[in-house]
Amino acid sequence: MTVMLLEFDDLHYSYPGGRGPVLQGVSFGIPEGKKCVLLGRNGCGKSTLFLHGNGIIQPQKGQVSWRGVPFVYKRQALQEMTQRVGLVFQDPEHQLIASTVSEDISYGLCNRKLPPEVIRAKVESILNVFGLRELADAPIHHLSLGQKRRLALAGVMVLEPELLLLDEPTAYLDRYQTKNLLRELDHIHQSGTTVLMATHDMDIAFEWAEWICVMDGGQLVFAGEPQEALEKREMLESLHLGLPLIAEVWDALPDTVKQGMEGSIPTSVDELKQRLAGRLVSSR
Ligand SMILES: Nc1ncnc2c1ncn2[C@@H]1O[C@H](COP(=O)(O)OP(=O)(O)OP(=O)(O)O)[C@@H](O)[C@H]1O
Repeated sequence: MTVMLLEFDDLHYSYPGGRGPVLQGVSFGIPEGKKCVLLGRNGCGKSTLFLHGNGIIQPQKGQVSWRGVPFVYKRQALQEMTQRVGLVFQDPEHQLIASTVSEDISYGLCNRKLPPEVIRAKVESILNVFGLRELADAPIHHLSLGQKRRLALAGVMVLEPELLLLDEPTAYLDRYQTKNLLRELDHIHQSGTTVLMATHDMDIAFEWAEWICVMDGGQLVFAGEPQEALEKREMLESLHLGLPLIAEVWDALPDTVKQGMEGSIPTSVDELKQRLAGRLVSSR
């Protein structure tokens, strides 16, 4: 049975002084152990939802639950939630607060009042995991955007959250850095952390995700497997999300090639390659 780690139930939220409701009854659960992606056009409320995910924002109506237990908006309980749910902001400048790389990583651990030797060991280990060893003493303002993103992620992962919420982590990264980041996210996932990433990059979404959620107008409009999402291409197009390149490549293949390849549209290049290879073998 699928366990939902974090559940949003009929959330409503308007920013004070804002231009109207942002979340308008959004409900969905994040399945434990899955690599999840949240899609939705600009301004549909993804970041606002994430801020509800560890209690930074309290909904004006509706409920957020962790493993079936509703959030309690009191200091101690919220501190526990920020430990369980790691949130990496879209802009690393909003996240990095100390003056050097090591200090920034140790910040959350110091807040937990862990013994200094434990903090030192955890910082050392995470510096190595995220390839930041060489930059340990570097001032944060000397880092590139990609390095800042990596540091923001390291600062959250050192706290060992059970769920990681990432707000457009690949925006402005080059292809090489994007690949590295996705590899890091795979390692994080393999080590037992559930991940939900908001992205506008449909190729990354369909290559990487095992579970896709789509928001529009402050509500959830779809949740399901990538294959199922691709079958709803009218919905993706009507929301101006577009299609991943793999779907367009599939469309462009002649029917004579598609015939004999079992199943519907592949969601990744690797899957397409395997199917093509299978077809070649069976046609010999
Ligand atoms: N602090 C704020 N005060 C007032 N309005 C805000 C605030 N933050 C966001 N909004 C508004 O709330 C709406 C939803 O914003 P949000 O950042 O949650 O959307 P998003 O789906 O993450 O967008 P994007 O894909 O562009 O990052 C937008 O109309 C935005 O202008």
